[in-house]
Amino acid sequence: MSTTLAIFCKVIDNYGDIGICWRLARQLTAEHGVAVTLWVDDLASFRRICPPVDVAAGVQTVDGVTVRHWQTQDAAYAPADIADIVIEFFGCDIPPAYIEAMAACEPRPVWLNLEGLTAEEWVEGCHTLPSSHPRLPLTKHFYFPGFTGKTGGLLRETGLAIERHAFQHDGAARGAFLSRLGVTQQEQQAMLVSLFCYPYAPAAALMQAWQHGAQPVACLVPEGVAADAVQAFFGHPARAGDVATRGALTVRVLPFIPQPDYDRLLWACDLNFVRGEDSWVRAQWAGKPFVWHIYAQDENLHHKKLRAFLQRYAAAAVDAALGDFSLCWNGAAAPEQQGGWPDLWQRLHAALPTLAASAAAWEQQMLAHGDLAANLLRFAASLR
Ligand SMILES: Cc1cn([C@H]2C[C@H](O)[C@@H](COP(=O)(O)OP(=O)(O)O[C@H]3O[C@@H](C)[C@H](O)[C@@H](O)[C@H]3O)O2)c(=O)[nH]c1=O
Repeated sequence: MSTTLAIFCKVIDNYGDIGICWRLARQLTAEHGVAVTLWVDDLASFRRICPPVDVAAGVQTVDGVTVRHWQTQDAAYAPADIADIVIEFFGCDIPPAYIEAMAACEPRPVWLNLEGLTAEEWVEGCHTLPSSHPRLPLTKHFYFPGFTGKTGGLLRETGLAIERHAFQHDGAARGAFLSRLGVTQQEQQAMLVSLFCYPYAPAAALMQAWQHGAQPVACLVPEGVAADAVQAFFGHPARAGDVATRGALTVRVLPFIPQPDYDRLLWACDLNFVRGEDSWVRAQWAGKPFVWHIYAQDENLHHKKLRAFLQRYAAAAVDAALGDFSLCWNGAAAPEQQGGWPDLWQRLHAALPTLAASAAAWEQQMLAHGDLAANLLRFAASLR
């Protein structure tokens, strides 16, 4: 009988929470033969990254994963309902009766709290730490993704390198994919940039720099992203399919695309702007230069996290251009003190070939730590 595993996912906002849980669920099912149940409280957000999801279904099977709409904390559970491995994503509170039923199981399930990704050093000390339940005979372990061998590593499918390599070495496949998104031949031949960021990114200033720059840039932006900057560029609110050119810059608004297509978009572009957690990791697997817009936290805690990542990544990339650009993009440095956006862009643009080469080196370095799904299963097995 295959191992059973439950993932509890509460969508706090946006798409990263379900994006990560869905990716993990699919991989555990497809590559490890685990029988996964994904409990998720927001099917509408799920459907945006995975169109086959039926938002009205209490239970459904998608890509071999049992998806359950997690609607209440008050449902009843018996030990027979409990999975061998229970993952709560990001400390979401799983239903009290589920926890009681976990305690009644023999043997008791492995209970993991899967945490968010950060490059800070402290995660190495907290990764796999146990926490005893105050009342029940249960222990929960913290599990941290990360960038070193003392963490759980990063989510990455086994077949990803082959799939990406085939796509990136097949000009016709790239062309057909981009054409399907409406991207014209002319745009495909420009410097192709994907733009995914939070609303507070200085996207309008960057677009100005692109518009007045020497290099033709085609910027592909999902509908609703950088909405103010895109509206200012178009002169009206823009919808999927809208396209406009001013100076050297063409902006094309894309629909929100399914998760596997988003990967292909990252593979197809020359430079990717990504955000949050999941798209950030996917950009690291695209073999292309990228700029990360980090999710903002109180007291600028995110600037510390950004610097911790840049210290690892941009040090490997041996280029200050990415570091300076990233700090300004995230409001952690003043663009005026770096010569302004045209200068920041010129420097980043000049560094792109070096950054593309170091993206491959970084990927190899990360691969040495194994992948999060396999590492997590190995750790769970060591506890049973
Ligand atoms: C643009 C786009 C993204 N996606 C997917 C890729 C990712 O799985 C997902 C986006 O997730 P992220 O990149 O993580 O960014 P995000 O900002 O959407 O998500 C998260 O950021 C985390 C740091 C927070 O903890 C979360 O609460 C959440 O805000 O959406 C598509 O499937 N199609 C698309 O067209």
